[in-house]
Amino acid sequence: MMELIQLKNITKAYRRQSPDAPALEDINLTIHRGELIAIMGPSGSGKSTLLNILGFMDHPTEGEYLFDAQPLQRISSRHIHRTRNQMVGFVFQHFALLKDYTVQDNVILPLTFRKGKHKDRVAKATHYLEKVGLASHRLKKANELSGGQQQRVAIARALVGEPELILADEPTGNLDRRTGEEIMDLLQQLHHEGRTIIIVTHDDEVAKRCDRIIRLVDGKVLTDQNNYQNQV
Ligand SMILES: Nc1ncnc2c1ncn2[C@@H]1O[C@H](COP(=O)(O)OP(=O)(O)OP(=O)(O)O)[C@@H](O)[C@H]1O
Repeated sequence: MMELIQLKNITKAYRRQSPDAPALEDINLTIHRGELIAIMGPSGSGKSTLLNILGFMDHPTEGEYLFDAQPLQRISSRHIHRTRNQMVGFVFQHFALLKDYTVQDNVILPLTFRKGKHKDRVAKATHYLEKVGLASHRLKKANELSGGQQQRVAIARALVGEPELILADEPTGNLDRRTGEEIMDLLQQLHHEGRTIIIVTHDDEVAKRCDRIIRLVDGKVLTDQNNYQNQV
């Protein structure tokens, strides 16, 4: 499998954090294209910090991050927003939609910083809304949808820029079990289509459906296991 990401000796210490107990300590990970990965661990173990670093939202204090074999340090901060916008799609626990915007306008949002005609953006948004089963809702306002539907809109928004990587922070955390399972069905389907997806979760049921489970404790990788159960 092709490597998408390499983390080499990544350490992250926040300001005012004791250097003896950083949020992440000497993390070494390789993430391949097409993997579906769960990141688990107790509260405070560094999951969000790791996700933020993977999504170029935060910089490590030490170590090297290679994305597509390119050291991230080489991307100047002027270009980091554009790079993030093109490379990474985010899905959050609280959906993070603009409530007064239509479903379609929420999905188009990541494309507004790119070249292209409005008509083409609408076509792309429609395509991804069809993928998540919400094309018929595209002119409704985001807050007129149920939680599960809103999360599907958020997934369409994460997909619309056709990023290399989807990062999801507790994507089912705010949903009832059945709706959460539907969101996992969708993420698994996207995985089968070849996308690279990393999910931070507390939920064993979510993790069971991933191919690989990385467990963090105190900012370190405790275990990093293939989930053979899930590989049929
Ligand atoms: N902005 C910050 N400034 C200082 N310390 C921080 C900051 N963000 C996180 N930390 C600390 O870094 C450590 C890791 O936090 P992180 O949020 O990554 O953990 P987590 O595993 O995502 O936790 P949770 O499951 O509760 O979301 C914790 O000790 C936390 O207190």
